[in-house]
Amino acid sequence: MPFRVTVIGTGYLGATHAACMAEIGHEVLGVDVDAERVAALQAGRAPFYEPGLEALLAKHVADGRLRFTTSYEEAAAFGDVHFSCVGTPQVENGYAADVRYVDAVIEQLAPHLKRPCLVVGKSTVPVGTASRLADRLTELAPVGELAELAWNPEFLREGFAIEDTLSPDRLVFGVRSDASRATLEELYRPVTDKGTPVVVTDFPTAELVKTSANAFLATKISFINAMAEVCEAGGADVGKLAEALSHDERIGGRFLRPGVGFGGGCLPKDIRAFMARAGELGVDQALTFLREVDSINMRRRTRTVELAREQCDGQFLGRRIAVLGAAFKPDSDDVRDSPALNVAGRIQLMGGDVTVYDPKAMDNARKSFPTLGYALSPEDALQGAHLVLLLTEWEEFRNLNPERLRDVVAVPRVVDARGALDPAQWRRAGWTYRALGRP
Ligand SMILES: NC(=O)c1ccc[n+]([C@@H]2O[C@H](COP(=O)([O-])OP(=O)(O)OC[C@H]3O[C@@H](n4cnc5c(N)ncnc54)[C@H](O)[C@@H]3O)[C@@H](O)[C@H]2O)c1
Ligand SMILES: O=c1ccn([C@@H]2O[C@H](COP(=O)(O)OP(=O)(O)O[C@H]3O[C@H](CO)[C@@H](O)[C@H](O)[C@H]3O)[C@@H](O)[C@H]2O)c(=O)[nH]1
Repeated sequence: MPFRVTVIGTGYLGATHAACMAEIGHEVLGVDVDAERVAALQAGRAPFYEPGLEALLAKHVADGRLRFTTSYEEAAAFGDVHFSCVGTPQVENGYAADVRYVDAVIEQLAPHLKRPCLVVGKSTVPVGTASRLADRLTELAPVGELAELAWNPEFLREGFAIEDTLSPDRLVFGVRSDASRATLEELYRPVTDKGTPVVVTDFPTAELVKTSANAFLATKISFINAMAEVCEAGGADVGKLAEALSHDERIGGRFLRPGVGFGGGCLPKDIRAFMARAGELGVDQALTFLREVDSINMRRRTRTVELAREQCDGQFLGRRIAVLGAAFKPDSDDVRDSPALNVAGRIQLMGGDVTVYDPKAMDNARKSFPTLGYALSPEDALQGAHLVLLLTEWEEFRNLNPERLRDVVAVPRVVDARGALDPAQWRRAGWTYRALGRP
């Protein structure tokens, strides 16, 4: 049975969720406080780059299953189920999550709720948030307890957001009643019919599944990057080491790619918020290892800058550096806490003449780092460069032709901070090739 669904907050998570809810048959109203974003979405345009998203948005705006608004009153009148997908960034002066936007959703929506409905939190929040929001919802909604809350964290990866939403590894339903559980089961039926497992649990466990999943993923990346540090000191090859580890099924090869480390709008801020919350709960010792995970990750950025400087004969002044990649990962235009831009910015501060190229993230990069140089193509960025630095492993960069590019640069030297290029191919073409953690 199709539901009338609202999706509040139409960023990376919400815009995808709204389009996918329409795709599985529901009638969807997306809600955002950003009127420009709402207008773009209503015209079928994605406000950011995500493979396949724009086509899905356009399809369901055109068939009338998907609309957008800035009005909470309209949302409350429309929805049987309201998904809350607003941001939970890191606070400005600390590690904790800023939950003001998830609070604002309840404050703005609840007073308009005049009929029974389910409000479903999807944002990543500190454990204990859902209970607090549930109390506030009952207090503010004219229908009182007939407006229920559930917590249904989201595990999508940018670049694979649609696939991850329509065919997730699992669904987690944090609920307080059989009725909420039944609503979520019915709503997600087209997804679970394809075999997706569902874990039904309480609010705090649902919240913690999300933060612990991201903590585990960050730990796995920092583990291999710690091995890269040791490999560098011991003359070993972290690429081969990771390959060999990955054949052990207990370890597995996913999230074991060494390089400049993790960034983005999720892993860095989520492990910090997790530590902050553990501190508030008096169990900070349980998560002190995440401090090390964070430090290893940040040290990779520093090591990349050092390796680049070594390759520039010890100084950046008077050197042109071509930076390939600005997004925090390929197939995304997201530059939030991007290792690529962090490294590029640091090299510029140390005197380097830096030119950046990214296939999709140029606009966002320019907004965050307006003083860096930007090029219109990889060849353009490489003109007269003393060093090429690969920081985001876009397919376009893997396919570059080192033979042809040799004549474009001033000195054929490349630092591959994602281990994405074929060293033999680049060396054969006359380049000095260096990668993190590899001889
Ligand atoms: N980005 C991801 O891949 C991803 C994946 C899983 C979970 N999450 C979690 O989902 C949440 C959202 O992340 P995001 O990356 O989509 O954030 P985002 O910053 O891209 O989007 C947030 C959106 O909410 C809107 N908004 C802010 N206040 C609002 C309000 N009061 N009412 C309506 N709209 C409002 C903003 O205008 C913006 O469009 C976070 O908790 C994040 O940790 C993100
Ligand atoms: O082996 C690896 C895998 C990833 N990364 C880096 O880690 C970061 C995060 O990558 P990824 O996790 O693929 O992207 P996100 O879109 O940030 O997704 C994470 O964060 C989301 C928001 O919480 C969760 O929903 C996802 O499950 C979780 O993977 C990026 O900078 C990657 O370059 C590595 O360095 N090595």
